[in-house]
Amino acid sequence: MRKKPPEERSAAISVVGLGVVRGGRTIISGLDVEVPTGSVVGLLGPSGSGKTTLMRSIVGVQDKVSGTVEVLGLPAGSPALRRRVGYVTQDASVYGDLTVWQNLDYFASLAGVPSRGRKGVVGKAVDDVGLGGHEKQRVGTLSGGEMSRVSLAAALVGDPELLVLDEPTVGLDPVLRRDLWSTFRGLAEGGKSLLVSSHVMDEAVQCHRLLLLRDGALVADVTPERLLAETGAPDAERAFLTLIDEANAAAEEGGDGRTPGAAPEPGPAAPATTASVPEEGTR
Ligand SMILES: Nc1ncnc2c1ncn2[C@@H]1O[C@H](COP(=O)(O)OP(=O)(O)OP(=O)(O)O)[C@@H](O)[C@H]1O
Repeated sequence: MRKKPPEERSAAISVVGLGVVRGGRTIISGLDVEVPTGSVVGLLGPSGSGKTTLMRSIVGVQDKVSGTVEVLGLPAGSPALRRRVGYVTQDASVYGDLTVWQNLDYFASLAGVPSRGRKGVVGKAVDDVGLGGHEKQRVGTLSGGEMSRVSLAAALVGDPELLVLDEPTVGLDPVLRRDLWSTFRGLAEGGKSLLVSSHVMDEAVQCHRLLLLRDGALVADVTPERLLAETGAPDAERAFLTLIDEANAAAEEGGDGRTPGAAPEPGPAAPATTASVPEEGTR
Protein backbone atom coordinates (compact mmCIF):
# COMPACT_ATOMS: atom_id res chain seq x y z
CA MET A 1 0.00 0.00 0.00
CA ARG A 2 1.28 3.51 -0.80
CA LYS A 3 2.62 5.27 2.26
CA LYS A 4 0.72 8.54 2.74
CA PRO A 5 2.83 11.71 2.61
CA PRO A 6 2.82 13.67 5.92
CA GLU A 7 0.26 16.23 4.74
CA GLU A 8 -2.30 13.46 4.16
CA ARG A 9 -1.87 11.89 7.59
CA SER A 10 -3.82 12.86 10.68
CA ALA A 11 -1.98 14.45 13.56
CA ALA A 12 -0.60 12.14 16.24
CA ILE A 13 -0.96 14.98 18.76
CA SER A 14 -3.27 17.94 18.46
CA VAL A 15 -3.26 20.54 21.21
CA VAL A 16 -5.67 23.46 21.00
CA GLY A 17 -5.90 26.35 23.47
CA LEU A 18 -3.98 24.51 26.18
CA GLY A 19 -3.74 26.20 29.53
CA VAL A 20 -1.99 24.73 32.59
CA VAL A 21 -1.76 26.06 36.14
CA ARG A 22 0.89 24.64 38.49
CA GLY A 23 1.41 25.79 42.04
CA GLY A 24 -1.15 28.55 41.51
CA ARG A 25 0.83 29.99 38.57
CA THR A 26 -0.12 29.87 34.90
CA ILE A 27 2.64 27.87 33.23
CA ILE A 28 1.08 27.43 29.77
CA SER A 29 -1.56 29.62 28.21
CA GLY A 30 -3.42 29.41 24.90
CA LEU A 31 -0.99 26.93 23.37
CA ASP A 32 -1.73 25.30 20.01
CA VAL A 33 0.61 22.52 18.92
CA GLU A 34 0.48 19.70 16.39
CA VAL A 35 2.70 16.67 15.90
CA PRO A 36 2.19 15.02 12.51
CA THR A 37 2.02 11.25 12.39
CA GLY A 38 5.27 9.61 11.33
CA SER A 39 7.53 12.48 12.30
CA VAL A 40 10.09 13.40 14.92
CA VAL A 41 9.21 16.74 16.47
CA GLY A 42 11.69 18.46 18.75
CA LEU A 43 10.47 20.42 21.75
CA LEU A 44 12.92 23.15 22.65
CA GLY A 45 12.94 26.04 25.05
CA PRO A 46 14.81 27.55 27.96
CA SER A 47 14.73 25.78 31.31
CA GLY A 48 11.33 26.32 32.89
CA SER A 49 9.60 27.24 29.62
CA GLY A 50 7.04 24.45 30.05
CA LYS A 51 8.34 21.54 27.97
CA THR A 52 7.78 18.89 30.64
CA THR A 53 4.43 20.43 31.54
CA LEU A 54 3.32 20.18 27.91
CA MET A 55 4.47 16.57 27.73
CA ARG A 56 2.65 15.73 30.95
CA SER A 57 -0.51 17.27 29.49
CA ILE A 58 -0.11 15.19 26.34
CA VAL A 59 0.26 11.91 28.21
CA GLY A 60 -2.63 12.82 30.50
CA VAL A 61 -0.91 13.05 33.86
CA GLN A 62 -1.08 16.80 34.33
CA ASP A 63 -3.58 18.33 36.73
CA LYS A 64 -5.36 21.70 36.25
CA VAL A 65 -5.43 21.62 32.47
CA SER A 66 -7.82 23.50 30.19
CA GLY A 67 -8.27 23.38 26.42
CA THR A 68 -8.23 20.26 24.28
CA VAL A 69 -5.49 17.71 23.85
CA GLU A 70 -6.09 14.89 21.42
CA VAL A 71 -3.64 12.01 21.13
CA LEU A 72 -3.94 9.41 18.36
CA GLY A 73 -7.48 10.64 17.89
CA LEU A 74 -8.49 10.23 21.54
CA PRO A 75 -8.60 12.56 24.53
CA ALA A 76 -5.22 12.68 26.31
CA GLY A 77 -5.10 10.22 29.19
CA SER A 78 -7.76 7.89 27.76
CA PRO A 79 -7.28 4.35 29.09
CA ALA A 80 -7.23 3.12 25.48
CA LEU A 81 -4.01 5.07 24.95
CA ARG A 82 -2.06 3.30 27.68
CA ARG A 83 -0.41 0.79 25.40
CA ARG A 84 -0.26 3.12 22.41
CA VAL A 85 1.78 5.89 24.02
CA GLY A 86 5.24 5.56 25.54
CA TYR A 87 6.36 8.27 27.95
CA VAL A 88 9.94 8.48 29.16
CA THR A 89 10.47 11.01 31.94
CA GLN A 90 13.73 12.71 32.86
CA ASP A 91 14.04 10.44 35.91
CA ALA A 92 14.68 6.79 35.18
CA SER A 93 11.57 4.77 35.97
CA VAL A 94 12.88 1.22 36.16
CA TYR A 95 13.61 -1.21 38.97
CA GLY A 96 17.11 -0.85 40.42
CA ASP A 97 17.15 -4.30 41.99
CA LEU A 98 16.39 -6.11 38.71
CA THR A 99 18.81 -6.64 35.85
CA VAL A 100 18.44 -4.80 32.55
CA TRP A 101 16.97 -7.90 30.94
CA GLN A 102 14.57 -8.62 33.83
CA ASN A 103 13.30 -5.04 33.70
CA LEU A 104 12.69 -5.11 29.97
CA ASP A 105 11.15 -8.57 30.06
CA TYR A 106 8.79 -7.34 32.77
CA PHE A 107 7.80 -4.17 30.87
CA ALA A 108 7.34 -6.22 27.70
CA SER A 109 4.97 -8.55 29.55
CA LEU A 110 3.03 -5.53 30.89
CA ALA A 111 2.81 -4.26 27.32
CA GLY A 112 1.25 -7.54 26.27
CA VAL A 113 4.17 -9.00 24.33
CA PRO A 114 3.59 -12.78 24.30
CA SER A 115 6.27 -14.76 26.14
CA ARG A 116 7.41 -16.61 23.02
CA GLY A 117 8.18 -13.37 21.17
CA ARG A 118 9.62 -11.52 24.16
CA LYS A 119 13.25 -12.55 23.79
CA GLY A 120 13.51 -11.00 20.35
CA VAL A 121 11.65 -7.84 21.38
CA VAL A 122 13.82 -7.32 24.47
CA GLY A 123 17.01 -8.08 22.56
CA LYS A 124 16.13 -5.52 19.89
CA ALA A 125 15.36 -2.84 22.48
CA VAL A 126 18.70 -3.54 24.20
CA ASP A 127 20.46 -3.08 20.85
CA ASP A 128 18.45 0.06 19.96
CA VAL A 129 19.63 1.84 23.10
CA GLY A 130 23.20 0.50 22.92
CA LEU A 131 23.11 -1.57 26.09
CA GLY A 132 24.46 -4.82 24.64
CA GLY A 133 26.72 -6.48 27.23
CA HIS A 134 24.79 -5.02 30.18
CA GLU A 135 21.83 -7.39 29.99
CA LYS A 136 22.70 -9.22 33.20
CA GLN A 137 23.75 -6.12 35.15
CA ARG A 138 21.57 -4.89 37.97
CA VAL A 139 20.07 -1.55 36.95
CA GLY A 140 21.00 -0.01 40.32
CA THR A 141 24.67 -0.41 39.41
CA LEU A 142 24.43 1.28 35.99
CA SER A 143 25.65 4.80 35.25
CA GLY A 144 23.05 7.57 34.98
CA GLY A 145 23.14 7.59 31.18
CA GLU A 146 22.84 3.80 31.05
CA MET A 147 19.93 3.84 33.46
CA SER A 148 18.03 6.40 31.40
CA ARG A 149 18.58 4.22 28.34
CA VAL A 150 16.96 1.30 30.18
CA SER A 151 13.92 3.57 30.71
CA LEU A 152 13.87 4.34 27.01
CA ALA A 153 14.15 0.65 26.14
CA ALA A 154 11.29 -0.07 28.56
CA ALA A 155 9.13 2.25 26.45
CA LEU A 156 10.34 0.73 23.18
CA VAL A 157 9.47 -2.88 24.07
CA GLY A 158 5.78 -1.97 23.99
CA ASP A 159 6.17 -0.76 20.38
CA PRO A 160 4.01 2.34 21.05
CA GLU A 161 2.66 4.38 18.16
CA LEU A 162 3.64 7.61 19.92
CA LEU A 163 6.76 8.18 21.98
CA VAL A 164 6.99 11.22 24.25
CA LEU A 165 10.60 11.51 25.38
CA ASP A 166 11.73 14.09 27.92
CA GLU A 167 15.41 14.81 27.28
CA PRO A 168 16.32 11.23 26.38
CA THR A 169 19.92 12.00 25.46
CA VAL A 170 21.03 13.83 28.62
CA GLY A 171 24.37 12.50 29.83
CA LEU A 172 25.08 10.49 26.70
CA ASP A 173 28.26 10.73 24.67
CA PRO A 174 28.13 11.97 21.05
CA VAL A 175 28.29 8.49 19.52
CA LEU A 176 25.36 7.23 21.58
CA ARG A 177 23.38 10.40 20.87
CA ARG A 178 23.94 10.02 17.15
CA ASP A 179 22.86 6.37 17.30
CA LEU A 180 19.75 7.16 19.32
CA TRP A 181 18.71 9.90 16.91
CA SER A 182 19.14 7.46 14.09
CA THR A 183 16.85 5.07 16.00
CA PHE A 184 14.27 7.87 16.43
CA ARG A 185 14.30 8.68 12.74
CA GLY A 186 14.04 5.00 11.88
CA LEU A 187 10.99 4.70 14.12
CA ALA A 188 9.38 7.68 12.36
CA GLU A 189 10.12 6.16 8.97
CA GLY A 190 8.24 3.10 10.21
CA GLY A 191 5.21 5.31 10.94
CA LYS A 192 5.76 6.06 14.64
CA SER A 193 5.45 9.60 15.95
CA LEU A 194 7.91 11.11 18.38
CA LEU A 195 7.91 14.25 20.51
CA VAL A 196 11.40 14.72 21.94
CA SER A 197 12.53 17.51 24.24
CA SER A 198 16.15 18.53 24.18
CA HIS A 199 18.60 21.24 25.10
CA VAL A 200 21.18 20.05 22.59
CA MET A 201 20.68 22.03 19.43
CA ASP A 202 23.00 20.08 17.17
CA GLU A 203 20.84 17.00 17.68
CA ALA A 204 17.57 18.91 17.45
CA VAL A 205 18.26 19.70 13.81
CA GLN A 206 17.67 16.02 13.11
CA CYS A 207 13.98 16.53 13.86
CA HIS A 208 11.47 17.00 11.06
CA ARG A 209 10.03 19.99 12.89
CA LEU A 210 10.97 22.07 15.90
CA LEU A 211 8.64 23.62 18.45
CA LEU A 212 10.22 26.41 20.44
CA LEU A 213 8.59 27.33 23.75
CA ARG A 214 9.19 30.42 25.83
CA ASP A 215 7.24 31.10 29.03
CA GLY A 216 4.65 28.50 28.10
CA ALA A 217 3.92 30.02 24.68
CA LEU A 218 4.98 28.91 21.22
CA VAL A 219 7.70 31.12 19.76
CA ALA A 220 8.28 29.04 16.63
CA ASP A 221 6.98 25.96 14.85
CA VAL A 222 9.47 25.48 12.08
CA THR A 223 11.62 23.02 10.14
CA PRO A 224 15.33 23.05 11.07
CA GLU A 225 16.15 24.27 7.55
CA ARG A 226 13.76 27.18 7.83
CA LEU A 227 15.00 28.00 11.33
CA LEU A 228 18.50 28.52 9.94
CA ALA A 229 17.32 30.35 6.82
CA GLU A 230 14.98 32.70 8.70
CA THR A 231 17.45 33.67 11.40
CA GLY A 232 20.52 33.71 9.13
CA ALA A 233 22.41 32.08 12.01
CA PRO A 234 25.40 29.87 11.19
CA ASP A 235 24.22 27.01 13.35
CA ALA A 236 21.17 25.78 15.22
CA GLU A 237 22.39 26.90 18.64
CA ARG A 238 22.80 30.49 17.51
CA ALA A 239 19.50 30.36 15.62
CA PHE A 240 17.79 29.25 18.83
CA LEU A 241 19.42 32.06 20.82
CA THR A 242 18.42 34.58 18.14
CA LEU A 243 14.78 33.52 18.36
CA ILE A 244 14.75 33.58 22.15
CA ASP A 245 16.42 37.01 22.23
CA GLU A 246 13.90 38.33 19.72
CA ALA A 247 11.02 36.85 21.68
CA ASN A 248 12.33 38.35 24.94
CA ALA A 249 12.66 41.75 23.27
CA ALA A 250 9.13 41.50 21.81
CA ALA A 251 7.75 40.54 25.22
CA GLU A 252 9.48 43.52 26.82
CA GLU A 253 7.88 45.77 24.22
CA GLY A 254 4.50 44.37 25.17
CA GLY A 255 4.07 41.89 22.30
CA ASP A 256 3.27 38.21 22.68
CA GLY A 257 6.87 37.11 22.30
CA ARG A 258 6.26 35.33 19.00
CA THR A 259 9.01 35.94 16.48
CA PRO A 260 7.43 37.07 13.18
CA GLY A 261 10.07 35.42 10.97
CA ALA A 262 9.52 32.06 12.56
CA ALA A 263 5.75 31.97 12.69
CA PRO A 264 4.26 28.50 12.25
CA GLU A 265 4.56 27.21 8.72
CA PRO A 266 1.43 26.16 6.93
CA GLY A 267 0.88 22.50 7.62
CA PRO A 268 -1.85 19.91 7.50
CA ALA A 269 -5.16 21.11 8.89
CA ALA A 270 -5.68 20.22 12.53
CA PRO A 271 -8.36 17.60 13.06
CA ALA A 272 -11.40 18.59 15.04
CA THR A 273 -10.57 18.42 18.72
CA THR A 274 -13.58 18.02 20.85
CA ALA A 275 -12.24 16.07 23.77
CA SER A 276 -11.46 17.73 27.04
CA VAL A 277 -8.41 16.90 29.09
CA PRO A 278 -8.92 14.94 32.27
CA GLU A 279 -7.84 16.61 35.48
CA GLU A 280 -5.49 13.82 36.40
CA GLY A 281 -4.43 10.73 34.50
CA THR A 282 -3.07 7.50 35.72
CA ARG A 283 -0.04 6.84 33.55
N1 LIG B 1 4.65 21.19 40.85
C1 LIG B 1 4.91 22.45 40.50
N2 LIG B 1 4.45 23.50 41.21
C2 LIG B 1 4.70 24.77 40.86
N3 LIG B 1 5.41 25.09 39.75
C3 LIG B 1 5.89 24.09 39.02
C4 LIG B 1 5.66 22.73 39.34
N4 LIG B 1 6.28 21.97 38.42
C5 LIG B 1 6.84 22.82 37.54
N5 LIG B 1 6.61 24.08 37.91
C6 LIG B 1 7.06 25.29 37.21
O1 LIG B 1 6.55 25.22 35.90
C7 LIG B 1 7.45 25.84 34.99
C8 LIG B 1 7.66 24.91 33.81
O2 LIG B 1 8.30 23.73 34.27
P1 LIG B 1 8.70 22.58 33.26
O3 LIG B 1 9.29 21.47 34.08
O4 LIG B 1 7.53 22.26 32.41
O5 LIG B 1 9.81 23.30 32.39
P2 LIG B 1 10.86 22.69 31.35
O6 LIG B 1 10.80 23.56 30.14
O7 LIG B 1 10.60 21.24 31.15
O8 LIG B 1 12.22 22.92 32.13
P3 LIG B 1 13.63 22.10 32.05
O9 LIG B 1 14.18 22.33 30.68
O10 LIG B 1 14.44 22.77 33.13
O11 LIG B 1 13.35 20.65 32.36
C9 LIG B 1 8.72 26.14 35.78
O12 LIG B 1 8.75 27.51 36.08
C10 LIG B 1 8.57 25.32 37.05
O13 LIG B 1 9.18 25.96 38.15
